Amino acid sequence: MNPAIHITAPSSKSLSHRALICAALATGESLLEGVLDSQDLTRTAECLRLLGATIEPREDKLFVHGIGAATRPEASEPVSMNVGESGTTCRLMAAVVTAIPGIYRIFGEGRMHDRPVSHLTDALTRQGVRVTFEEKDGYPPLVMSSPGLSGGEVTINLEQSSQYLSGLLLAAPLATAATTIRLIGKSVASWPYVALTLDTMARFGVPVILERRILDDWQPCVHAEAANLPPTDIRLIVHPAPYRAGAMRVEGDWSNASYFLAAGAVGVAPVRISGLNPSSAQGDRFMLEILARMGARIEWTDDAVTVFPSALHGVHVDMNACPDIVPTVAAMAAFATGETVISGAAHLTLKECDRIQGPVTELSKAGVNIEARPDGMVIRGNGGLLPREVDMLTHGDHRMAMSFAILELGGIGVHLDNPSCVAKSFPGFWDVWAKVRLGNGFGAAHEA
Ligand SMILES: O=C(O)C1=C[C@@H](OP(=O)(O)O)[C@@H](O)[C@H](O)C1
Ligand SMILES: C=C(OP(=O)(O)O)C(=O)O
Repeated sequence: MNPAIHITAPSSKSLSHRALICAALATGESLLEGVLDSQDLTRTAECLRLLGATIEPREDKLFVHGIGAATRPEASEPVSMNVGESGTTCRLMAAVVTAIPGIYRIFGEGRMHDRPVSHLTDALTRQGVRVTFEEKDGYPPLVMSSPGLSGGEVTINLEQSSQYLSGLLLAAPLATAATTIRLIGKSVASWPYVALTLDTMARFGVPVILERRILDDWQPCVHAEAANLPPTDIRLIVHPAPYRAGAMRVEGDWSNASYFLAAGAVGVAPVRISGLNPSSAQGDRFMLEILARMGARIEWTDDAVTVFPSALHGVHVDMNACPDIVPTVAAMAAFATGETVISGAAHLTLKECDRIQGPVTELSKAGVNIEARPDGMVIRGNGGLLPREVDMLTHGDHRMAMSFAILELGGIGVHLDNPSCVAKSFPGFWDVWAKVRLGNGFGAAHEA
C-alpha cells in the first residue's frame, strides 16, 4: 500500500460563523482562534463590522470587540449588507440585525437571490419587524425595518432550513422579554446545526432551554433526543441575557474533511486527517459512519483519523441531517459495488445550486449511473469508473467542485468550468488536494 497522505482539516465554517456573531454581539473583547478564512466568513465579518463590531486579525487569531448589543444600540443610518453567496450569513444575520433597532437591506450574489427566507421573515414580522422584498416575494434582496425584538411566542417552519432557527436563537437573548420558539411543519432540516448554535451561545454565556412535549406538559430534553421527535413536540425558550465576551477555538470541519476521507477509501493511499473532533456536534461527522457502513477501514489515533483504501459497497442512507456531504457520498458511491440510495434530503434543491439535479447531471457526464429522486438520488456503482476526460460544470457550487475531484482517483480527467468557486468555504482546497493526487501517483496539478 502507498504511504499515508497527511492532511489537517480546515476550520469549521458553521462554528466560525457562530463564534464571530456571538463575539460581535458581546460586551468586551473576545479572542477567537482558528476562525475559517473564506469568502463566506468574510461576508459575516463584514456584516458584523457594519453593526459596529471591531474584528482584528493578530497573528493567527481574531480579536473581536463586540457591540454590547444587550444595551440596545440603534443603527442610526440604514445599513446595507452584502451576504454574498452565504446562506448561513444571510439567514443568521437577517434575524440578528432585527434585535438592534434600525433599517437593514440584505442582498446577496448569484444563487443567493433564489434561496428562500420567507419562513424566517414571517416569524420576524410577527415580532413587529416590517419586511419588504425588492425582487421576488420571500427571497433576498430584502429590506427590514425593526423596532427591536419584543420576545413572546414565535413559530417557525424548518422544513427548508435549520438556519432560520439558528438566526432566531442568536437574536432572541437581545429581545426585551423571553422568547418561546415553537417548531411547526412536518420535518426539520439539518437539525445538528442547531446544536452548533446552542453550544456556541452557551460558550458566550447565553443558555437556551430545549423542551419536548409530553402529553400536555413540557419537559427539558437534550438536543439528540429532539432529533427523533415531531417538530410540533419541540420548543426552545431564550430569556433576555447579554452575550459575554470569551475565548473560543474553532475545531476542524467535518464537511470539508469529507473529500479527503472519501479519497482515503477510494484511492490507493490511506489518508490521515488531523484536527477533527471525534465527538463533535457537527452532523457531518456522519461521514465516518457512512464510510464504515460502505465497508471502509477506519482507524483513530490521538487526534487523527485514517481511512484506508477499501472495497466499498452501496448503502441506503437518510441524509436529512447532513446535506452538505451528499455530493461527496454521491461521488464516492460511484466507486462502490451496488446501489447507494440517498434519501431524506429534499432541501438539497435550495443550496448553492440544486444539489439533487446538479450532481446527477454532472456525474452522469463522467459515466456514473445516477438517478434523481425528489428527496435524494440513487447511484448504481460498478466498483470503479472507466477512465475518460470530462468537462464538468460546478454550477458555481464549491461542494460540487470539491466532490468531483474525487473522480480523479478513478482515472477521470476532470475539467471544471470554475474551480475557484471552492473559495466560498475552502480557498486552499486545490493545494491540499494536490497532496492527494501526488500520493495516488498523479501529478500535483489539478487540470481545470
Ligand atoms: O447553519 C449552518 O451553519 C448551516 C446549515 C445547513 O443549512 P440548512 O439548515 O439550510 O440545511 C448547511 O447546509 C449549511 O452549509 C450550514
Ligand atoms: C449550503 C452551504 O452553505 P450556506 O447555506 O451557508 O450557503 C454549504 O456550505 O454547503
